[in-house]
Amino acid sequence: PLKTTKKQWSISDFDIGKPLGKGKFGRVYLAREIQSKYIVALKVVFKEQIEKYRLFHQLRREMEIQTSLRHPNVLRLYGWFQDAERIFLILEYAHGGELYKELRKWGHFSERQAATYIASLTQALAYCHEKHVIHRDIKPENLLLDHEGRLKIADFGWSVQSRNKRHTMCGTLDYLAPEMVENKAHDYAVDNWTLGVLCYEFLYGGPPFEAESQKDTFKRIMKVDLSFPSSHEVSAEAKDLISLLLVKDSSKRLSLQKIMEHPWIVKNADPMG
Ligand SMILES: COc1ccc(C(=O)Nc2ccccc2)cc1NC(=O)CCSc1ncnc(N)c1Br
Repeated sequence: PLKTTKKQWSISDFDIGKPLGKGKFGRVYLAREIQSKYIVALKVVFKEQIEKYRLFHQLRREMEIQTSLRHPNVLRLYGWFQDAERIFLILEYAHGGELYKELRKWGHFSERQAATYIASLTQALAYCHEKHVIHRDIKPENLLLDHEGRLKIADFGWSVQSRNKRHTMCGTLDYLAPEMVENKAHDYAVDNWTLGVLCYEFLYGGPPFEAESQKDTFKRIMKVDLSFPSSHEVSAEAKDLISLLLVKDSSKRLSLQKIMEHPWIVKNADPMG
């Protein structure tokens, strides 16, 4: 991949291509590094955008953390550079695009495909947690696919280095754990809850606590109002795993290690991710 030990990058090192999407705080473009012809995704973040949110120090710390993250299911941040008004993130380009577009296309995933994605996510999160990074905003929009259809966690727009508990609200409610919705202190276990939400969404096509209004979604999350529509043929093991993750008491959620050992994952996940 991109030689990241290079001197200071600048925008003149890249040919900018089509827009790939709008991440948080900025636009993302397909780009090619001119010397190596290497294809990357270039994210442009406007400084006045993050100054407003006083995120500059967080962004710098993020960059240190993320340039050190190396995992097959975590989108690489090769490096970054800035000019007077913008910060540029040099990201791995995920050729398969956004996972949620696949989900919308198929309606829902097969149990093998869903289990493979959940296993990849679990391994990526275990790796991030080991590096004291909680993503906290894992939803289908932040999951990308590489050219082989392998899952990549991206857009760490809100990830934080967790040394202590955090109190920041972020993202749509659908994916938030009760302790986050209640704006209580939370820790790594929020990601375990989110894995349960995603597993449900991969198999049923929509998140478990969807409701007409945010208020109703809030109520359903707080009550853990979980039901499995009989309209979908979903195995008992899959429902068992989801029920072990969507647990209100964060200390009682299935650990990442136990997820990897769950019968539904062992039986259905493709070990090659
Ligand atoms: C490691 O990935 C990131 C790491 C950090 C940040 C970030 O914004 N940090 C940040 C920005 C401002 C303030 C504080 C943190 C963002 C990403 N990633 C992204 O934004 C994903 C861009 S979309 C895309 N990317 C590749 N291939 C595709 N096909 C697509 Br579509």
